[in-house]
Amino acid sequence: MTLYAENLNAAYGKTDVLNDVSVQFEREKFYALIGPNGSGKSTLLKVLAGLKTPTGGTIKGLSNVTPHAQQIAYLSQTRIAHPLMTVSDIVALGRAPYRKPFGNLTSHDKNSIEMAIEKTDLTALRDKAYGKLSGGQQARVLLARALAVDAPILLVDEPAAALDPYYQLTILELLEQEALTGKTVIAALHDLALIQQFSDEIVVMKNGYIQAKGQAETTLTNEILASVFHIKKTGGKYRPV
Ligand SMILES: Nc1ncnc2c1ncn2[C@@H]1O[C@H](COP(=O)(O)OP(=O)(O)OP(=O)(O)O)[C@@H](O)[C@H]1O
Repeated sequence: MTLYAENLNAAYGKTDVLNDVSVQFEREKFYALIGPNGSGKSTLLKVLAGLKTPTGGTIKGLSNVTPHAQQIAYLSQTRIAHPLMTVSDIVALGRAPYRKPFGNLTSHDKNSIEMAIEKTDLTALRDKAYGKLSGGQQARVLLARALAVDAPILLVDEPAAALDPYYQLTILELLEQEALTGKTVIAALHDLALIQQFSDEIVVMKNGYIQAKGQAETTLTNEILASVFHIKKTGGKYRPV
């Protein structure tokens, strides 16, 4: 599913944080959304997910007949869930957009839940209480909840934060795979090496604007790195400027 943002604006109180953001995200692609802290990545994801109302602009590409929550899955940067719920019960919450009030899980729901648990390597932890997991394990549970939605658009806010190197690679490989199956995957990320290794395209944000969009060769140039992040790459190493 191609998602179009046209002239999106958003604010917190009187402070504008998204400024005329126009950007297109295509299916079967894994987009890395990058930018300094506070540049508007999470806000853009929240607006695209329908969790924050824009002050202007439009989002196009979604179906009018399918519920919004079935079309877009969203992983928040804040990893909050009930500490007494088990891993599998939290992952099952991903099926909420499909369930009738007091309805039981269907075999399709159960299948999506199992797939999400398997993909995030949580089988051994499935009956554990969320509050008893490590930060990295909790991050995987909430990603599994988003995967269980089985939505054509997956928006994930710092999915690799708090993960050890093995799981960083596993999760980014998984997101890459989700895109290959036809999904539109947009992930706010910070690790430039991982971004170059896994993403199809990079969207660079600065002060609520889209500064650049394209492949690493055109978006991670020293000119853009210096103006957006105040860093540059010399001799194969990133350094502050
Ligand atoms: N709930 C809020 N209330 C008020 N201001 C907010 C709120 N959330 C974010 N902001 C402000 O909006 C701006 C954009 O924040 P946002 O979280 O979108 O940035 P980000 O690029 O995701 O940053 P980070 O890399 O630190 O996660 C920042 O200046 C931030 O202080």
